Amino acid sequence: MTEQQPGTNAAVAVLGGGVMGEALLSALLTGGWPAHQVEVTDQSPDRLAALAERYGVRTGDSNAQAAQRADVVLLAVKPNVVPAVLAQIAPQLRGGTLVVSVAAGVPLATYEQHLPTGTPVVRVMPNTPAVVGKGASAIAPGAHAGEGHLVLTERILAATGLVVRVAEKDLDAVTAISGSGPAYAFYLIDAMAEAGVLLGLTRDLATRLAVATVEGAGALAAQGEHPVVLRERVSSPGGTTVAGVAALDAHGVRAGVVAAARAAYERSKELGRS
Ligand SMILES: NC(=O)C1=CN([C@@H]2O[C@H](COP(=O)(O)OP(=O)(O)OC[C@H]3O[C@@H](n4cnc5c(N)ncnc54)[C@H](OP(=O)(O)O)[C@@H]3O)[C@@H](O)[C@H]2O)C=CC1
Ligand SMILES: O=C(O)[C@@H]1CCC=N1
Repeated sequence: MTEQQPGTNAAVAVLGGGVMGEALLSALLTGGWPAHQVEVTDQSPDRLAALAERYGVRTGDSNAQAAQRADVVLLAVKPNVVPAVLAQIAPQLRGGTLVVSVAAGVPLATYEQHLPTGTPVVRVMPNTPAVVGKGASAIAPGAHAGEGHLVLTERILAATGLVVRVAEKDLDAVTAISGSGPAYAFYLIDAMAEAGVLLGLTRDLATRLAVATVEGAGALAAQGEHPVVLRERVSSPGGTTVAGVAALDAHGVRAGVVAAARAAYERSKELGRS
């Protein structure tokens, strides 16, 4: 399969049925991929049983066997497990099998060194809102991945949300912003809810208000207006919002967000070196 055309239903093996493996598996099925064309592996029998019951897909503990049957191998194991899994699957791949990996940091060169010469590889950096179709993923092609492989990867991710193409050099920054970013947003939601409780609201009400506010702000920002303009529209002169935003600045929250992204970026680079 050198240039698989969109519209064909390739056999997909998801190796690693954890948080991201399940998110991608779920999105595949939501997007209409036939369950009989999807297989998932994991090392935990309990995990495999749960995934089989939930999604009706074939499960197993042999990465090698799953890879041998697949047109697309989707790696969703932790970065430090990637080399061992590549060693298991390399001898099994049929010519032209597309290898897609979501592992943070691990460079395309690592896959291309471990896999048979000419293997098409695509790196993906997805995020967890993929499970509700509101994810953001960036994809980057390896040396042997052509337009057809990128299109096939986009089809696999179609139900996850936004998918953009980037050069590999940008993936560490993408990881720091959209890959890890949902955690920053959940951190903000939790902090807002906690503040509401501090100010006398029930936890349930404070949490519902915080979630709806962040969701609404995201939806509004998605219409394309600059975030600064949107913030100014909330900020009546001499009112509550400017007082609140001034306190965010005084507490270094903007600098904290930048520092968080930089730390995640550096960690992504570090994962690529280990
Ligand atoms: N979570 C996220 O938001 C994102 C994660 N990613 C990437 O996705 C990958 C997976 O992360 P995540 O889903 O969070 O991690 P998880 O630990 O939830 O999932 C990894 C799964 O792989 C299993 N596993 C371990 N070794 C093997 C093996 N040899 N063969 C098959 N399965 C194995 C693990 O089992 P066990 O638990 O028993 O070890 C676990 O179930 C990582 O590379 C990460 O960088 C990328 C973007 C976002
Ligand atoms: O925390 C991690 O390493 C993974 C990659 C991006 C989000 N989760």
